Amino acid sequence: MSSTAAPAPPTEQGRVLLVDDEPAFQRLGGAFLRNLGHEVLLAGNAEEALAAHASQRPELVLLDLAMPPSMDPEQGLALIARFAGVPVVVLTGHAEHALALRAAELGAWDFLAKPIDPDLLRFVVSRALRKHRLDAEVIRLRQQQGDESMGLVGQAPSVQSLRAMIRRVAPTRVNVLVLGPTGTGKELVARALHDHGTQATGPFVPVHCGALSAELLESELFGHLKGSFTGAYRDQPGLVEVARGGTLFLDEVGEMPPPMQVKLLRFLQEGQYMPVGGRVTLSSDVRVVAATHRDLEAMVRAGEFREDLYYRLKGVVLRTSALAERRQDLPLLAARFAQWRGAGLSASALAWVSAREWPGNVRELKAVVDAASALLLPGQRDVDADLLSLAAGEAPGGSMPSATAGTEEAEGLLDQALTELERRLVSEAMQAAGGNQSEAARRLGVSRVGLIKKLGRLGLK
Ligand SMILES: Nc1ncnc2c1ncn2[C@@H]1O[C@H](COP(=O)(O)OP(=O)(O)OP(=O)(O)O)[C@@H](O)[C@H]1O
Repeated sequence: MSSTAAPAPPTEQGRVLLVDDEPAFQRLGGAFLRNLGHEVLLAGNAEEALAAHASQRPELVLLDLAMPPSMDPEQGLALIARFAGVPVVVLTGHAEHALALRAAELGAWDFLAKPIDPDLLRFVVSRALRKHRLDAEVIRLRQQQGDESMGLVGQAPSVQSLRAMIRRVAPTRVNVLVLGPTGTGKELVARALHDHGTQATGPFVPVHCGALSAELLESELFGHLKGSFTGAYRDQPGLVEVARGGTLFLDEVGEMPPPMQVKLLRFLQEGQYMPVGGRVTLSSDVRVVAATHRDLEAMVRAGEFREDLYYRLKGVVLRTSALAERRQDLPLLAARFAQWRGAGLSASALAWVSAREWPGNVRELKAVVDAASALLLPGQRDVDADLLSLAAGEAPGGSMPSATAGTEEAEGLLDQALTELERRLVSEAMQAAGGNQSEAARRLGVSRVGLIKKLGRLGLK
């Protein structure tokens, strides 16, 4: 490799792990990268590479796919997932496009064909380092926003204490079981645990345990070797491997077929598993968060779910609640979903939302508000009750006359919804102002005396 004379653009510098078995390439590539100001770590095989990754935390991996002892690029491909949270640039032979594409499918950030063009190498390395830093910065900012909603909108006491629990549990490695009715945000809780945990730079990998047969689920979770069943044309790493260094989210774990429950238990106890068709036990380090809307304890009593697995999963139990138990959050949730779609909600819309039952919980509410927002005509900004009932598949004004016809009941509901909104806005302003009433009044655009009256009326004193 030789450097060209073109003026070098400024490069992002960082700690780069170069994984290649050719001493000449290690020497030349290493020297070239060092000259650009990077710190270079060298590894000649998979074992050395993983050790360097674990102990020296590189910010970028340059990985040659064919390495000893097997020189089989499949082994190199399987390595990609093991550098969780770090961009991997794959080094391939000249005409190995198919391999490069597979590497990209498996999470490689980019690829370079050998012999390597030094300008391209400089550019790709700099860009990958920048990406890594931006990712880390996004995560840091997300974690820093301590009183941010963590994606979980709601001010009901149950939601507030859920957020507090997530903050406490996220930095630990304890297994978490999320219980609650369907559509109440269990997956959001799992994501929040991931985003606020130590494994946030690793992947978040959801698996729906009820959607697959026991055999397919086993192959999906633990991977399989080429030829282990009809259609297994190549080795396929399992999701426990893909999630290495991150979070494996087992959704609807109550639906997991019994034969898989035993295998999952082993993995949870020992961190070890055997791919389908494999003879060697592998290990992977992931945080496991499981969720279900079913009554797992009752399932244990009925012999439908293994008791030992249940106790393994429920390191800490977090519960999400049905909307029926936190109706005060309805206006806030609806307003936020509309806002995310660039829309507003009219007073009649807030009353409509507050008056209705939501058996499908937040998922149903979000779907209706999203659909109504999409139905807005150009120039129309606010979603109203008629649009919502249309989006919900009801005759406009038909099923909810009380919410739209201006009866006493509707006015009562409207007042209730508006009071809820006012309470939220005032308490958010007080919080943002650190309890300083003058500052909170300024933020709300009211006088200090006005604010004090509101605090009294809303019971926020
Ligand atoms: N508190 C919340 N704030 C904002 N969005 C929410 C909230 N709760 C749920 N959602 C939204 O509702 C939808 C359903 O949430 P999610 O998939 O997390 O529910 P779930 O409890 O895992 O459902 P299921 O049991 O059916 O898998 C998603 O679009 C999610 O973003």
